[in-house]
Amino acid sequence: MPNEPVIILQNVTVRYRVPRENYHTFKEFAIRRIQGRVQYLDLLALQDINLEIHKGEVFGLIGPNGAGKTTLLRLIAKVMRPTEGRVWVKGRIAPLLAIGAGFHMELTGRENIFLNGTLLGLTRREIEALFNQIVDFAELWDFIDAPLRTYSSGMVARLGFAVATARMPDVLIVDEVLSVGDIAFQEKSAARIREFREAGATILLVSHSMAAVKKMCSRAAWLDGGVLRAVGGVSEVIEKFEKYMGISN
Ligand SMILES: Nc1ncnc2c1ncn2[C@@H]1O[C@H](COP(=O)(O)OP(=O)(O)OP(=O)(O)O)[C@@H](O)[C@H]1O
Repeated sequence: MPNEPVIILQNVTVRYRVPRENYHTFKEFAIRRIQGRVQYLDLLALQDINLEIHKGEVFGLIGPNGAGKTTLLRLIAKVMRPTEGRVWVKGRIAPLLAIGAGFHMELTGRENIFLNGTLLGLTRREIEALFNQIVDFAELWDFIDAPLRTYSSGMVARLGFAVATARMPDVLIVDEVLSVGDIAFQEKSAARIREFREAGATILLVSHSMAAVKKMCSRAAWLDGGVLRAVGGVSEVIEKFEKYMGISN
């Protein structure tokens, strides 16, 4: 079915409650809390968002720091729930959120593959079957029995990408991961994303690189201060964003 929706956000609002004052210790905060003297500030990270993403799309999410992009991805990855509204996602999701999330720095690469694979919903047997191709893809055979704290951030990113994409998900969420590895790895991961796309997966890409978004995405959304400013064809959305930001090419 063309344009079959796989992600639907309906009137989604996320409100974070942040203490108005800065407490130096948890004890100080707890005492104030018991006394009922903590004052909160409501921060609207997302405001009444309506968005539909279709099967097979590579969809880009753009916007300045603090725009609400990560919050939107967290909702779609089901890591958190909206304060108001509904989020509906069809199929298996592989989130590549914040490099290294779900990894344990004291454990080896090998142990982390099993830990991360389990978090992604794979069984031990499935991970064993995929193990060699994960390490091949990450190109980390020399380090696989070393603790992760000895890896560079690019190596951790490579391992994260290789585990999360070892089996094709229905929805792949990619948060800036492509800009972390070196050029060769960026090209390799972009090729894997293209393979998934050709096989019908839906990909959600967050990036500050307009070149990457233009190259990979068909449609995009521009978020700013928790508000959806534009949704549509990638060139048109980037043009509006750059014009607004005063960026000329
Ligand atoms: N756990 C939290 N508690 C309180 N406020 C938060 C929390 N997470 C995010 N925020 C706030 O919500 C707003 C949106 O943040 P978010 O991380 O979604 O932005 P972003 O577009 O991903 O930014 P960046 O490009 O810097 O990664 C920001 O103002 C941020 O300070």
